[in-house]
Amino acid sequence: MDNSYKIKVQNVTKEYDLYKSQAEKLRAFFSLRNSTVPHFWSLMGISLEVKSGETLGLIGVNGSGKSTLSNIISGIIPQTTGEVEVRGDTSIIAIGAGLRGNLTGLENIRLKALMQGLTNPEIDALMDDIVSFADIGDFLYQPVKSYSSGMKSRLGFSIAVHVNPDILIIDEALSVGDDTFYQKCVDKIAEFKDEGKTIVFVSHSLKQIEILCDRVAWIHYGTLKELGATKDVVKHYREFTKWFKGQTKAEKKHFQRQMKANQKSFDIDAYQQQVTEERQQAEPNDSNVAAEVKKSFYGSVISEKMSWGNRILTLAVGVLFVLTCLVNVSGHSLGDVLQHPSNIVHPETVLHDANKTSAVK
Ligand SMILES: Nc1ncnc2c1ncn2[C@@H]1O[C@H](COP(=O)(O)OP(=O)(O)OP(=O)(O)O)[C@@H](O)[C@H]1O
Repeated sequence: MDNSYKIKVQNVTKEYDLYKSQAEKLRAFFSLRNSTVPHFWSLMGISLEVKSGETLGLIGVNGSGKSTLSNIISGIIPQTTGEVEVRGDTSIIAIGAGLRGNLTGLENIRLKALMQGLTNPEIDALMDDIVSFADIGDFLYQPVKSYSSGMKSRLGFSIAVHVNPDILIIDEALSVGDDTFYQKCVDKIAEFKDEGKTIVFVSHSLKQIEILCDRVAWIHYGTLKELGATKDVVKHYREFTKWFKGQTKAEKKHFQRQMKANQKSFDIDAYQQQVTEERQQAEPNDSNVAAEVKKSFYGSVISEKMSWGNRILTLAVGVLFVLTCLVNVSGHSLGDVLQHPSNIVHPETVLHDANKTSAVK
């Protein structure tokens, strides 16, 4: 087994259906025809590895797919295609990630730590450290929904770094804290690095990226534009942002529209074909390449879309449920409801019929 990496992401894509309303989503679910709802590919085939003990930075303009990728790595959302291998426990720190708004800070600490596999005595032993690092005073006893984003970030950061994960995923959590807290976080991250832990660090602050990251991945409108040494990738990214800022307003809009249009028209089958052909060229003697690529695309993916079999089953269960409710409410037998459904709507007819029957008797 190759032990050099902690995280491996291969040919990962993420597709979203852009429904305009819940009703449209429901219509598409039961529609026999192919849905005409537009699709958007937030990620269009990302492959990268994060080595053990490495800090990898993720940079890119707003909406480029950094959070989507870090959420897929953390297991918060599933990928549409591709393989994700994570060796070890991950702890994600995003502003408020995984915090329950109706629970207090204290309750959230216990819940998140339990979810991370800690026992109650272990949590009791850690509680003072978590509380003192978060430093949010009496807000600890208030529901998290009343917190500012800075407070959520403090609490989330404190929990995540104290539950001792192998892999830490930090998504923009440092951008909202004040200077003192920011420095405390940077020191804690440095401590993690010294302990040889693996970190994925998402940030718009190139300064933070330069200080903390060994390598950087530049995510550009759903694609991996560049992966390499921090100073090289940051330099190229700065050149891009400088070029972009130099464009007129209309040119900027045109560029962004073009990029988004590419993400809407992305063809997953063509991408799979391209990966297959590349592999076939690299390994001409392997006759199994097409099947292997297919497996690597769809083998480890839990489909978010229901198969037709499941849809029919769901519909049948739904109909049965409604019938059962009607039987209960109307007082008729199931056989009667099935034979004379109108009896439920016009109960007097049944009453009338029943009276007639007893009169004859
Ligand atoms: N649930 C969703 N439904 C539809 N589109 C989504 C959804 N979540 C994210 N997206 C789209 O996917 C793209 C990538 O979003 P993501 O949040 O990963 O970008 P980002 O690089 O983290 O952005 P930022 O720097 O602003 O945080 C965006 O265009 C976003 O609008």
